Amino acid sequence: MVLAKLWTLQQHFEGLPKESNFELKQEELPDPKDGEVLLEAVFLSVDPYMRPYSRMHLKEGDTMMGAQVSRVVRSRNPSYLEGSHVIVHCGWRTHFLSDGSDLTPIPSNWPEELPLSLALGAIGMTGLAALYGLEEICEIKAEETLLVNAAAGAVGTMVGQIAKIKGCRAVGCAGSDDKVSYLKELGFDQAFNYKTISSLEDALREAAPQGYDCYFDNVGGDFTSTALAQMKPFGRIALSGSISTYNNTAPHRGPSIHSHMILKQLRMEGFLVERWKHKHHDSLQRLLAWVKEGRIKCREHITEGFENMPASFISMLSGGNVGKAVVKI
Ligand SMILES: NC(=O)C1=CN([C@@H]2O[C@H](COP(=O)(O)OP(=O)(O)OC[C@H]3O[C@@H](n4cnc5c(N)ncnc54)[C@H](OP(=O)(O)O)[C@@H]3O)[C@@H](O)[C@H]2O)C=CC1
Ligand SMILES: CCCCCC(=O)/C=C/[C@H]1[C@H](O)CC(=O)[C@@H]1CCCCCCC(=O)O
Repeated sequence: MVLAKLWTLQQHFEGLPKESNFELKQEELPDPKDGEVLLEAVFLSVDPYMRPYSRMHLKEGDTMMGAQVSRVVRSRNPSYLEGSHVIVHCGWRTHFLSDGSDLTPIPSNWPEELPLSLALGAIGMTGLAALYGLEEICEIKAEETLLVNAAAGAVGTMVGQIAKIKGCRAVGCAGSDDKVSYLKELGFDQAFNYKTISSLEDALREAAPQGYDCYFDNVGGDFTSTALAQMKPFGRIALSGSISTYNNTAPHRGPSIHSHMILKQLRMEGFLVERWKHKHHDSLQRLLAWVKEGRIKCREHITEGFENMPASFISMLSGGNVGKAVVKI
C-alpha cells in the first residue's frame, strides 16, 4: 500500500487561478494486481491548457488534469519493467495505479545525459506543437518570415529554433527584457518586449518591414487583430492557443479578421497536437536528433516539490517561466 498525494480543483477558477482554488489531499493506493503497475511521479508538466480545460472537463473536487513522467516502482505487467519511465496523463498526483493501457514509454534510444523532463517539453507535447504548427499548418518554407508570440515559452522557443533550422527569419515577442535577450541567444533575428513598446503595430513593422509569411499564434486576442494587418498576401496563421484570453471572466470579443483574411487571402487554422498522433514517433525522433546535435537548446523552468504545483501553474500563467514549466518531485 502507498499513500498518494494529489491536488484537486477545490473551486473553479475565476480570473487568474489562486492557491485557494486548490486542495491537497491524500489517497491510499493498494498493491498492484495482475497486469497493473504502480507509478511514482518524477516530473509533472505545467501547461496553459489546464486553465481552460479544467473549466470544460472537471467538476469541483476532481483531481487537476495533467501529464507527468513517472517511474515504474512496482510492476505486475510484463510490458513495463520496474525502474523504467513512462509518460502518463494521470493528473496532479504523486502515485498512480495503471493497467498499462494509458502509458507511453520514453523513446528507447533516450540518451542517458538528457533529463527525462524534456519528454514533457522540447521532445514531447510542446515540441510537437511547434513542429506540427510550422510544418502542417504554416507549411513554412526557407527564407520566409515568421512571427511567434509567447516566444520565450515552451512552444515559442521551439517554434523560433525550428524556423531557423528551416532557413527562415524568426521574429519573437515576449513579456520581459530578459526573455528578449534569451530569444536573441537562441538565434531569433528580431525580438521585442510587448509590455514596454509604445505601439505593437510599429514594433511588428520595424521587426519585419516586408510583413510576415507565417504567424504562429499562442496568444490570440488583441495581439492577433494587430498582427493580421501585417501578414503578406497568402500568409498562413497557425492558431495554437489564446493564452491572453484564458483568465477572462467575461466572453471575449474575437479579433477582427475579415478584411485582412479576405483582402490578403490568408489561411488561418486551429490545431491540436493529437491530430498527427500517427506521426508522433518519427517526429519525436527528429526533435531528439536536433537536441542531440545541439541545433535546439532546451531551457526548462523547474520548480521543486509537489506542494508547489499550484504556485508553478499560477506563475506560468503570469509569465514567470522561461522555457518549459515543470515541477520536479
Ligand atoms: N494547440 C496545441 O496543441 C497546443 C497549444 N498550446 C498553446 O501554446 C501556448 C503556449 O503554451 P506553452 O508554450 O506551453 O506556455 P509558455 O511556456 O509559453 O507559458 C505561457 C506564457 O504565456 C505568456 N502569457 C501569459 N499571459 C499572456 C498574455 N495575456 N498575453 C501574452 N502572453 C501571455 C507568458 O509569457 P510572457 O512573459 O511572454 O507574457 C507565459 O510565460 C498556449 O496558448 C497553449 O495553450 C500548447 C501546447 C499544445
Ligand atoms: C482554447 C483552448 C486552447 C488550448 C490549446 C492547448 O493548449 C491544447 C493543448 C493540448 C495539446 O494539443 C495536446 C495536449 O496534451 C493538450 C490537451 C490535453 C488534454 C488532456 C486531458 C487529460 C489529462 O491530462 O488529464
